Amino acid sequence: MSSLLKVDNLESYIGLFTILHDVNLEINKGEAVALLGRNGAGKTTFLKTLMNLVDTRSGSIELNGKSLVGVPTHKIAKMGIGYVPEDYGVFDALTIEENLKVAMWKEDKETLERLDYILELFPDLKIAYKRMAKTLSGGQRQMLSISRALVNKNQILLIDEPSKGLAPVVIEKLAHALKEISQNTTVLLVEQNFAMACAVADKFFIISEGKTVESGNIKDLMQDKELQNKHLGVV
Ligand SMILES: Nc1ncnc2c1ncn2[C@@H]1O[C@H](COP(=O)(O)OP(=O)(O)OP(=O)(O)O)[C@@H](O)[C@H]1O
Repeated sequence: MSSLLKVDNLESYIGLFTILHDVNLEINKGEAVALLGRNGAGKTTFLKTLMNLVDTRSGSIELNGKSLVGVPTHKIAKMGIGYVPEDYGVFDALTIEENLKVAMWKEDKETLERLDYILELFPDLKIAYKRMAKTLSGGQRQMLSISRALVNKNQILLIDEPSKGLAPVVIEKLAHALKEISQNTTVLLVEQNFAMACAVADKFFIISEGKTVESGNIKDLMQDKELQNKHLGVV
C-alpha cells in the first residue's frame, strides 16, 4: 500500500491558542481510519487544519507527496479531499437534487454514475430527491452531507462525527453505508461513538491534548479496555 496522507510534527493554532501540538499520522490508499479521542482533544481542529481552515504553525501535511500547507482551501478540495463537516454543510433552501448538483465539479458520465451509486447506497435520498433539505431528518441530512463529498472523484473523505445526535438505528444504517463507501474510497472518520468507529475502520489514531498518542489496528483496541478507558472513556 502506498502512503496517501502523511502528517508530521503538525502544530496549528487559533488566535492566541495553540490547539495541535504534535500530530503525526500516515494513511495509506484504501484504508479506513478512525481518529479517536475525548471531547476537546483536537479532532475537529485536525480536520480543519488539513483543509487549511485552521492555520498551521509548523510541521508538514502531504497528500501524495504534495504539501498542503498554505494551499487555499478550495484548491485542497480540488486536489481530492472531500470534507464532511460536523454541522452537515448542506443548503437548507435547496432540494436534495440541487444540493448534489451544486456540489458536483462536473456533470460527466463518471459523476452521474457516482450519483446513481449514491442513490442506491442511500435509498432515503432517492425517495426524497425533490424535497428541500430543511425538511429532512438528522440522519437524512447526514447522508446528504456525505453524498455531497462522495459525488466527486476524491482521493480521501474526511468525515467529522457523522453519528452525532442520531438515533441508534440510524447510526447503524450509516455505519453500514460508510463501511460500503470505504471499500472504494480512503476514509478518515472522526468519531466519539466507539461502536461506530469499530464498525467502519480498520486502523485508528488517538489524539489527546493536541497530540497523537496511540495508533494501531482497531481490532487490537477493541480488546484493550485499559487503553479505551485511558483515552476514550469507553466502559
Ligand atoms: N475557535 C476557537 N478558539 C479557541 N479555542 C478553540 C476554538 N475552537 C476549538 N478550540 C479549542 O480547541 C480544542 C480542540 O477542539 P476540537 O473541537 O478540535 O476538539 P474535538 O476533539 O473535535 O472535540 P469535540 O468532539 O468535542 O468536537 C478545545 O480545547 C477547544 O476548546
